[in-house]
Amino acid sequence: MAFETKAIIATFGGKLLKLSHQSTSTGTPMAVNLYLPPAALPGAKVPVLIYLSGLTCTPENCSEKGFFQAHAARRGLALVYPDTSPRGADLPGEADSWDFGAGAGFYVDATRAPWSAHYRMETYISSELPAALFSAFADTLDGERVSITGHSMGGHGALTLYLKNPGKYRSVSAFAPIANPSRCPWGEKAFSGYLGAEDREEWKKHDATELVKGWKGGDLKALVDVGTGDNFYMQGQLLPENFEKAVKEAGVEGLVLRYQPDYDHSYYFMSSFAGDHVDHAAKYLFA
Ligand SMILES: N[C@@H](CCC(=O)N[C@@H](CS)C(=O)NCC(=O)O)C(=O)O
Repeated sequence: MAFETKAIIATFGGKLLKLSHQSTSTGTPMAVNLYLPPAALPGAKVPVLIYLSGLTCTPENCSEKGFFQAHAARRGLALVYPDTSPRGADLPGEADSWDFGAGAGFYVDATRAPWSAHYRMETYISSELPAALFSAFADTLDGERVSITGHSMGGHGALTLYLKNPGKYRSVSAFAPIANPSRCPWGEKAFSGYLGAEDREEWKKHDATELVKGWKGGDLKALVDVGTGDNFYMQGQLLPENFEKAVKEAGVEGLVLRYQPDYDHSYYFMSSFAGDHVDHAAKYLFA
């Protein structure tokens, strides 16, 4: 499906394109921002880093204050900033809470009505959106070289999509990810609503800490940062220790998990380490 270009903004020598398209996965229009670095000249394909945002976000939050564009321009890679849920599906209760429904799609395909009709963010992010972008920007984006990153709910999305699809992404990274959603209040609420409260075995298929136990993709190529001053970390919403323990027990190599002293959950944290995460992706995208 074709993209409508809502705006083109010059930034760090490249262009940020604010796009919209009709999604067959969600049955709604979807907004997405695409950053093309200065290296994206006609005929010169650049690799792609997908950034999945956290709860309440739209494509704008990270575009405006994540500082990823500065580093993507330096390294010559494109950035894709998708939305965090369908918008305008008009389901009952969709906008009632900030951690479920609109702005909180959790990057899963809902199996429970009414959400299952529209909340199909896993299919949208892992299949439909990249296919649409690589078709519309065939001369510019290299669909063979893709990495994924994300923040909080988007960190959960990045880790789980990476673990579910060995080989689809060259590397993964995450900022303050919800690393064991089956065992934290945010995840329990979202999975109960989208997947059903009774079948917790089903939840494990969408939980990075559970998925990594069955990982057969070799070296993990994963960078994770968590701030020690992050309220949501302190409240037990993120549980990176559980993920690290599962990685170790599974005998999986290649996780770099860093605790950054005093950093909180905000974009002050992401913007501080955006360069490290772009460099991490670039290491594998240009290998
Ligand atoms: N309810 C608060 C907390 C939610 C929150 O911290 N969301 C994170 C992602 S989990 C975020 O990126 N918020 C938007 C921002 O900081 O720009 C809010 O609406 O901001």
